[in-house]
Amino acid sequence: MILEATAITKDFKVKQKKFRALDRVSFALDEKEVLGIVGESGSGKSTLGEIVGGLQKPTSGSVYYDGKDISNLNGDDKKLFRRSVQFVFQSPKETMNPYFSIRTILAEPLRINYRKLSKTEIERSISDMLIRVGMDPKNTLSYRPSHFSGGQLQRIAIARALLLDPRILICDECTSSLDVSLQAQILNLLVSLKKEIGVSMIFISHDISVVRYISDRIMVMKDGHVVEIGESDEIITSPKDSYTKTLVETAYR
Ligand SMILES: Nc1ncnc2c1ncn2[C@@H]1O[C@H](COP(=O)(O)OP(=O)(O)OP(=O)(O)O)[C@@H](O)[C@H]1O
Repeated sequence: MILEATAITKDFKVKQKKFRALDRVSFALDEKEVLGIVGESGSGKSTLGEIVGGLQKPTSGSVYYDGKDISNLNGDDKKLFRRSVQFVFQSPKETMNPYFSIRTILAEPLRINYRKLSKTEIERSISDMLIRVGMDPKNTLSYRPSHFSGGQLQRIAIARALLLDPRILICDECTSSLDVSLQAQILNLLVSLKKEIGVSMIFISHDISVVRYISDRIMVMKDGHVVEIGESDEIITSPKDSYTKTLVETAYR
């Protein structure tokens, strides 16, 4: 087990009132496993992803990375955790500085995290990674984000995340803004990278058919609760909860 979340609760204050976005959510992620998290908008998927990835703090509950509570990590352990868990979000453009070239955007995290790397080594790493995600470095590195389509930018965002050699990749609706054929291309890319690199993934989407395509197990969420969790095929072919049944029927009707 690489990551474990135990009884994660998250409260937000909305108009002076407490709103519970997550209510005692627990799950574990195995090494090299892809766990899909599915549920309708507002069910708490993104909040959960950000909490287990250390971007938000839970109101109560704990997240363990390699058996260590992430809220107690300091110094080098904290840095290593931050590097080991990378995110790919829905809108890659929003996570890239529009004035920077892709070369700078990709080199920056490497420079910060691996101070000893030379310019040449960085250039080689980012070029190799671009090739891996299906982009031609020569036609990519000198351009700014606005030069690229959504699908191309998502490939670049995946390259940026993988350059840091993460053990966990959290993909939050990372194919949702793409049309169906591009969505399939990015999913196929993630599937092949998963086999090649063996990274664990948390794959968040509102679309259970997309989640099924990539996930070993699926966790279904509703109103901040876990409704059901199990092997992907089992969740799809014999869902136990009525909400899961509705999700499956709607997706495969
Ligand atoms: N910073 C915040 N302040 C107040 N409420 C929030 C905040 N962040 C999230 N919420 C609320 O928590 C609930 C869960 O949000 P979250 O974004 O995690 O859901 P989601 O399942 O990822 O949905 P979506 O796919 O629409 O993002 C929602 O009702 C949302 O409005």
